Amino acid sequence: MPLTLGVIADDYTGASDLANTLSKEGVRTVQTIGVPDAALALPDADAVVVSLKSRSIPADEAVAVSLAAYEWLKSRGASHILFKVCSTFDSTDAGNIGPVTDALRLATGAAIVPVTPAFPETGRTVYMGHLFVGDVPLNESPLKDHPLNPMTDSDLKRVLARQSAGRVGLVPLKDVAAGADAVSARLEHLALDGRTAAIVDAVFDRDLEAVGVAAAALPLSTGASGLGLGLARALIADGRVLRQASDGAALAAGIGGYAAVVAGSCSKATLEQIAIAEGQMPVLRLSAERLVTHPEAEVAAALDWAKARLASGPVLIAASGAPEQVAEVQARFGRHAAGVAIEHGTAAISEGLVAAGVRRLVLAGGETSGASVDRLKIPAFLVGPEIAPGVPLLRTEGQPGEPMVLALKSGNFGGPDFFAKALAMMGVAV
Ligand SMILES: Nc1ncnc2c1ncn2[C@@H]1O[C@H](COP(=O)(O)OP(=O)(O)O)[C@@H](O)[C@H]1O
Ligand SMILES: O=C(O)[C@@H](O)C(=O)COP(=O)(O)O
Repeated sequence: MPLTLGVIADDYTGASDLANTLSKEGVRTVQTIGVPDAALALPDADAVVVSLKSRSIPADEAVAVSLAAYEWLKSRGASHILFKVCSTFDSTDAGNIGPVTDALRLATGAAIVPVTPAFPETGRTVYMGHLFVGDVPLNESPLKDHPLNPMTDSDLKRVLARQSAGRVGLVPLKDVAAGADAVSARLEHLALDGRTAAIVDAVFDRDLEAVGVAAAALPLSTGASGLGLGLARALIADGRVLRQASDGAALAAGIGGYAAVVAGSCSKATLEQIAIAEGQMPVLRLSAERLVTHPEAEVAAALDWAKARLASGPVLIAASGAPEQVAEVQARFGRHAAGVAIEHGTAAISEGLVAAGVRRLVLAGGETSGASVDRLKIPAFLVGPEIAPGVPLLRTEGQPGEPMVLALKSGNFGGPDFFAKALAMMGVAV
């Protein structure tokens, strides 16, 4: 059966967030890691979310891999493509949201692309083109201290224009509140005026329903889980997708083995979750400096520490540091080099944990998850029940050997007790 919705996600946690939203709305969804190779047999699905690790790589590489994902999705019959970006619009002036949206626009033949990272359930709203995170503008939120892409401007029209070849317009809330026809009319007007992308305001889910109807009539849109919700509801309402209840509850059944958490996110939410976990399970804080200078020794020491404890219950291993610690490491080794070296270290730890018998694994951080999932050579996931908004339980699919259950937590997502909750849903008591 041909696909209806094809999603190209710029990181793995973001992909699982979007897959969670689609599946909750009743869209049969599979998440693949990278562009699937021809041999991978996938279950029937109405939506495939291709997870890329393209958020923080050079823009030309992000464009190339996104176009490859597009070609694959098109060959499977996808009638709408959603480019999934972060609800906090994580990017820099060099990209990659603008360059990838531009390239997909040309490939799909779209005149204009609606763009909105709104995700009201997690407090991301867009008004007059400005992104709010909770009750503050993006540039006053913890995202101003992000290790890889500090967000210092809440005006997404400006942010996107700086990284796009085309001109950027706005679909204001008054049009969105007037409904899908008004959104479509505004997009058409902006396209005639030479705009190639438009930031779309949205504050409530009902706004995203209107945006979803307008977007579903176009070949391409760019956004986060809120837009996923709008598209899912629109595709079900117009009969392109038959709503199906997911049987996710059975997803983790029968998967035993040791359990662990590996964290590389330095977000405020993750730092708080690690602090809470210290009262619930053994926690090892890695030295970020040693992960850069002596990676093999730091990884080996962490694995020795974990192996001595895994039989007694879950363990948590974290590279994560507070903003001043991150700044110190970056000043010494460079932002990119430090990030990549630390991701390699946490990925090697994930690999060592699985080799030691871990089958239930929680990963915290988008880049961190990407590096670990790649190292574990997982080709695809089935999407299970929601642990917290934006974070589902996942079961590996298409991998030889025993399946595993994972959670890929976006740095910003989850309540303070997230790790214990995720482990409990995997059948692990803390
Ligand atoms: N102590 C640290 N100092 C500097 N960088 C770090 C530290 N710990 C982790 N990192 C890096 O910070 C980045 C966090 O990004 P990511 O994993 O995407 O988290 P998030 O989901 O919060 O954005 C990764 O590149 C990771 O390797
Ligand atoms: O849209 C979101 O906020 C998330 O789905 C997302 O993209 C997560 O990115 P990280 O915070 O880098 O995990």
